Amino acid sequence: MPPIIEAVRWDIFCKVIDNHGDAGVCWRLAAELAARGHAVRLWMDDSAMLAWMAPDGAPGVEVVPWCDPVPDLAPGDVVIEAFGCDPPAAFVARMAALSTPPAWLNLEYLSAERYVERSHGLPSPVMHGPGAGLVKRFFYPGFTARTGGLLREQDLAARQASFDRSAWLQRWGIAPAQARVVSLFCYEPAALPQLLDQLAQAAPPTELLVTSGRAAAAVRRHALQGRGALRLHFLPLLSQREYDHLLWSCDLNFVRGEDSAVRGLLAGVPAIWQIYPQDDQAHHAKLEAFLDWLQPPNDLRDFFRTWNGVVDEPLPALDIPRWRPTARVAFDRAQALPELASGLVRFAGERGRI
Ligand SMILES: Cc1cn([C@H]2C[C@H](O)[C@@H](COP(=O)(O)OP(=O)(O)O[C@H]3O[C@@H](C)[C@H](O)[C@@H](O)[C@H]3O)O2)c(=O)[nH]c1=O
Repeated sequence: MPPIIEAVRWDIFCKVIDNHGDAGVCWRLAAELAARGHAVRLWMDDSAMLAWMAPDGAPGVEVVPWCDPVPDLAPGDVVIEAFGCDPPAAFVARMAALSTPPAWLNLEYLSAERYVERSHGLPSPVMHGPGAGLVKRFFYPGFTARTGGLLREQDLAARQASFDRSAWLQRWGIAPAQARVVSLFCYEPAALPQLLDQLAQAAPPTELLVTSGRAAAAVRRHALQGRGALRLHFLPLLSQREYDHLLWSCDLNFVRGEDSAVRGLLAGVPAIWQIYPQDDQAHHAKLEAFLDWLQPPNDLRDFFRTWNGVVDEPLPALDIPRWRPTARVAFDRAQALPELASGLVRFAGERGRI
């Protein structure tokens, strides 16, 4: 008999390091667990981003300030720390003091590398400090059935089916029939000037929807306005839901980091992922592992490598029609992967109090 799950209380800890991904992943997870009927406290050291990312909040999610002293709240049934952010010692002490401590999971970064299958689910006994005696377990998102899979809302297909692309694009003054529509969410790729040149010179015309922040600043350093076949649209910060609408409206999406990369896959159109660059070049191996999973044609593979600075070769020409089948297959495979929020519920149930 599967365990009967009722009124599960989750504490998710989120430390905002940089960019939007920490808040983005944690909010999406919190909202997904709440959509399954769970009560979620999302502890954040900086929740300012939620004002634009999730302006309507979500029923069942309570945002709690992660401050010092830690609010006097008893731990729930499951504690998730995102990306090894170390919940506050006082809270961990409260966990350890319970006769049945909560299940404690560390939600890790997304990667298609092989170590993910090996590490998914491994225990890490806490030897010292206020949590001594507790056991933390690693939970890895990933791209195979033996990982935690990807976050995928239950109503995603219905939302996509009822989405009115033309109406959405019209709001930005874009008539899609006359142009290809591309979104840009990136850091500062060295190949960006090449991309802008290519789009300015090549037919058909391109409507480039540039997201707010680092991508917009990078574009503005090279082009203050469109030229040739390129028209630029600088977007405001969108809510996560509206960001999805952007991805669903485009013929090609440039995505980055972690959460938008998954959203790009789930949009079902070609997406170029700029992986969060790391000083030790760890993102190179991450990219190659993802490309092995994606199985793109050679020019698309080369595009990814140049865009991520892995090679210093010219950017191949965009060939969106030829890249579509790869995106469709990836979409189907992503749909078939384990769904992360449901997997977390099962995983915590098998090992913890629920
Ligand atoms: C552009 C845009 C993004 N978003 C959301 C989508 C995502 O949830 C979030 C962006 O997060 P990501 O795609 O992960 O990219 P990011 O680069 O912002 O975040 C990164 O942060 C680093 C600290 C991590 O190490 C990286 O792995 C990654 O998570 O912002 C909006 O809601 N509105 C917008 O207008």
